[in-house]
Amino acid sequence: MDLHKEGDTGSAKQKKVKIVFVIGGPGSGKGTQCKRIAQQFGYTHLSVGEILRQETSSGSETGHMVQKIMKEGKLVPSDVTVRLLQQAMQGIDNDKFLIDGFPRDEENVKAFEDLTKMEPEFVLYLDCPQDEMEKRLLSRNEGREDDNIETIRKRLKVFVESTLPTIEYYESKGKIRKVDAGKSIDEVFESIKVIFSPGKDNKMPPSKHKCKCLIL
Ligand SMILES: Nc1ncnc2c1ncn2[C@@H]1O[C@H](COP(=O)(O)OP(=O)(O)OP(=O)(O)O)[C@@H](O)[C@H]1O
Ligand SMILES: Nc1ccn([C@@H]2O[C@H](COP(=O)(O)O)[C@@H](O)[C@H]2O)c(=O)n1
Ligand SMILES: [Mg+2]
Repeated sequence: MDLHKEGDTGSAKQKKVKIVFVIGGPGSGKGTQCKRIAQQFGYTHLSVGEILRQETSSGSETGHMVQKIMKEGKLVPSDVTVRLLQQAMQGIDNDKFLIDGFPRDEENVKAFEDLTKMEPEFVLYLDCPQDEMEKRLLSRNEGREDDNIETIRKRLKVFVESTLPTIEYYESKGKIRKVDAGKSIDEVFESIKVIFSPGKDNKMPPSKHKCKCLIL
């Protein structure tokens, strides 16, 4: 995928596309914070869950398959997810992308790297206690088919078993920027602003974070 944007002159001068992944458990506030980051820092916000939900309404065979998987709180195969994400990115004239809810497992990481030959600038990790995430999702009221206690518990389990290892992977590359997402929306955004503010040395040493989540 060519995600390098050419300059106005059409010369060989190319602008590097900046990608930030945003991960965290279900209900950690990814969508809420991404909206604010996009608005304040000029990123295009792409929610991978939202892209997949749009596919479910297309009536396609893939859409039916995706709907069934999402209803069960499982992960959609990476080739499908990355293809849809790639299509969404190609249609946008911006060089800064905030990719919400991606990657969810090591297969997502590999598919993205293989297809795009790109890496995220950094990975924003919203770290939130499990009971708080559960409480938020149960009162979200957006009519999502997967916001019921049974599916929420399955999504939390997928987060612990499949997504946390990707955090360790990016930690080993010094790319994790972790914030305490258990605080109020405004407080969380204050911590995030420091990370995104230009000129700040926001590099953090690899954290010693170990997940305290219980395997459900
Ligand atoms: N810091 C916060 N404190 C209290 N409520 C919050 C906070 N952040 C988000 N919420 C609320 O919690 C719910 C879930 O937030 P949001 O949709 O942003 O989470 P998410 O990480 O995108 O979840 P999912 O993975 O299910 O898409 C929403 O109703 C939102 O308004
Ligand atoms: N990389 C991804 C992202 C999402 N999914 C599926 O979508 C569901 C909802 O995602 P949200 O980010 O909106 O919570 C999620 O539970 C998965 O079923 C996925 O497979 N891969
Ligand atoms: Mg979301």
